[in-house]
Amino acid sequence: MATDATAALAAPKLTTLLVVVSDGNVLLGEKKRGFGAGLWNGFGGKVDLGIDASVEHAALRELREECGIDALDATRRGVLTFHYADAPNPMETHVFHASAFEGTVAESDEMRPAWFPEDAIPLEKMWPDDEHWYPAFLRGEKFVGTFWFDREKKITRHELEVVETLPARADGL
Ligand SMILES: Nc1nc2c([nH]c(=O)n2[C@H]2C[C@H](O)[C@@H](COP(=O)(O)OP(=O)(O)OP(=O)(O)O)O2)c(=O)[nH]1
Repeated sequence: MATDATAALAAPKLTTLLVVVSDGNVLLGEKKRGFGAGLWNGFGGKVDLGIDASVEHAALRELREECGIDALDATRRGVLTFHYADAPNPMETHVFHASAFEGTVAESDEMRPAWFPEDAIPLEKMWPDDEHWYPAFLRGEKFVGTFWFDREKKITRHELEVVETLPARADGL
């Protein structure tokens, strides 16, 4: 059985989240299945070290797979660590911003996309941490945060810091 000490050492699961903001509107998708089904979110998923040369590569791949477009100016803007009461490993999510893209936004098996005005994103139907970091994200800031969730996926504690420079990953991803 994992103790607190071994859980703290467990390697985080690497994931991405890419949010396109264009002309004052935010592109989100309603997740149709799996983890976070029913919630609106940016596009992303697990980094696949077999095919992704970098976290950014994974972010662009997931965006293309989930809503059919290619981001042209993706920049990493945040690193969020999520601790779930019922998961042994934390999740490390790299948040990207893009404003320019090629292609036509299309629904996929995983996501139903829609545009929302920046001041009217559906926070009540999004992950509960999102209300904490979206304001910094939309202001153009960089941020690092950690969120702890109970079994009902409610936040029990959080830390969020706006930073000048995001921490580099030791493995260069
Ligand atoms: N905004 C936000 N996004 C989150 C939170 N937690 C969380 O996993 N996500 C994002 C990160 C990823 O983009 C996505 C989870 O990845 P996923 O399970 O869909 O990964 P995947 O697409 O590779 O999954 P699959 O093909 O194996 O079903 O949800 C959160 O608290 N807030």
